Amino acid sequence: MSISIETWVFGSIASVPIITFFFQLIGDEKKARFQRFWGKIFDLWSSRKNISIAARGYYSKSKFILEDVWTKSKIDIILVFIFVLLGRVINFALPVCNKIIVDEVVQKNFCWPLIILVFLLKIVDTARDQLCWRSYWKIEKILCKKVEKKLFNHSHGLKWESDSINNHQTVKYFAAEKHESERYGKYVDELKNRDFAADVYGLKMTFSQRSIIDVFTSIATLLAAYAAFSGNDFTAGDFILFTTYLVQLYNPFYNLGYAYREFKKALVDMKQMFEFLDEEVEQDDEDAQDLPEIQCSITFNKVKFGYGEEKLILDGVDFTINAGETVALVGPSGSGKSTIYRLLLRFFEVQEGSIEIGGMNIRKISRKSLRKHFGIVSQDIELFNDTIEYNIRYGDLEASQEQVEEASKAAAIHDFIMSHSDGYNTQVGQKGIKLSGGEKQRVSIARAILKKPQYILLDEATSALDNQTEKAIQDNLNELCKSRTSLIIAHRLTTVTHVDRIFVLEKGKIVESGNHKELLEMKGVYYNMWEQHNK
Ligand SMILES: Nc1ncnc2c1ncn2[C@@H]1O[C@H](COP(=O)(O)OP(=O)(O)OP(=O)(O)O)[C@@H](O)[C@H]1O
Repeated sequence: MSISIETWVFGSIASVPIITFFFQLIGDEKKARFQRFWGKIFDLWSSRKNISIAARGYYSKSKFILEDVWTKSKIDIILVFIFVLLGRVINFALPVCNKIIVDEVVQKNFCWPLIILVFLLKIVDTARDQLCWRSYWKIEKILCKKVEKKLFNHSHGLKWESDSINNHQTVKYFAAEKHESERYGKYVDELKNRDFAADVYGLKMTFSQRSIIDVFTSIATLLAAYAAFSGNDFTAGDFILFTTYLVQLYNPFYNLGYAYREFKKALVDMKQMFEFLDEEVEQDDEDAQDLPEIQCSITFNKVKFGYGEEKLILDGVDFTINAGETVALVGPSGSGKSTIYRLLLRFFEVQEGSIEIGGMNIRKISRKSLRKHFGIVSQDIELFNDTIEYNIRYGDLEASQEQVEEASKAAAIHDFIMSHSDGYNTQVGQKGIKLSGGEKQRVSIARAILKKPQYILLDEATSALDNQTEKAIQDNLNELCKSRTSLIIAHRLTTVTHVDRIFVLEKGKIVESGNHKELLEMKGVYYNMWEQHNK
């Protein structure tokens, strides 16, 4: 019986879908037993629907990224396809050349041009491979940059509650390193166990797939060898051609288990990425406007607000700060003073009532323009792990060196900076850990001064300073507030006796207002606070 080379090649190609189809026909029970035995080799097939639904969902979500990547790297994408195609052509041609060389050599013919052709094909293939990776990495760079930027920007748009807390200092204060290490150890164990189980499962699957492939390629090789041996048209060159194609054909199947695992892992990563991207971000109304560049009044109209459902923190807060006026807000701890500035900057939205700037509801003002016009010095100061200069310059990235130094002098931090050998290039450490509380506060005051905002919010701005330093910068702070609409949140009543008006917040309401003298004369809540303060 004479079997042509084409029959062998096409027979081998056809065997893969035929075998797959055959196992789909056998009964469920047998299939289940087979699956257990061969490490769920059909997992890919049976979960194809879920995978394709997930993949389609992720495709539609990431379409905007893919479209952008296509626009920016069209040429490289086309080049990758061309290079891959060229690779396939060379892969097809090389075994044919080898077959001819073997047949010619067997016949004692010196076929040097063909050998040189094989050499040239290999050189072209190597160059093709290099260029293909080059284009691929260019696409990958654009894709990763786009995704990473998207995630980074998204994390900045997240609402206030997604904040992360860095507790490493607390762990040290309570000498709880051992406890934390054990807790972390348990978590790592759990993770590693899961990883191990997944790896074992993957190994089983790869083993089953490779075993099947090895059996089929061995049988096919055996039959081809027999065909050559039995003296029909099957030459030594045909045999080499057939076995090379067989290896090339089965190679992708050989790595199917690995590819499948990687694909599933990529789907899990994508799921996590899209869950993160689905988290609610701050969104302005479509008709949101920019805050006008002129000084305006700030009005709270019967504002009600609570962080949760159960408790109202602000229960109908009503006040107006006139344009250019400096007002202080005082009240017991936890009465909601900082909440007022968080609402004013739209980190949270009021539940009832409204906040207006110059008669415009702040819901209709874009958050970016709103925050741009406020200079804030708060009790929780966040500094970047960079130089002092970078942290001050953050108030105005375009500011000149002189302007940075002027702002530092006004915040009484210039001399301290110059006492370091690195001067303005001194590193502040993680979250400004190398600076004292008071120094951090002065850096943030310099930053606010440099910003030259229309409105000022000071939330316990000098709480971490000693009396002497506080006096040194108090005049500058007063100067900063003087020409601007300003709200000062204060614990120490002595720091706000000079302001135009003081509002007293208690139990969610403004219970008293007036200047320092007027409030003392009322002999009410403020008077009692003042008495308490001066004891
Ligand atoms: N993000 C939040 N989620 C839930 N409750 C919060 C949140 N922030 C503050 N609170 C609660 O709201 C109330 C008011 O807090 P706020 O920080 O406005 O008070 P405060 O008057 O500025 O206090 P202090 O003078 O101590 O700084 C407190 O009872 C506080 O526990």
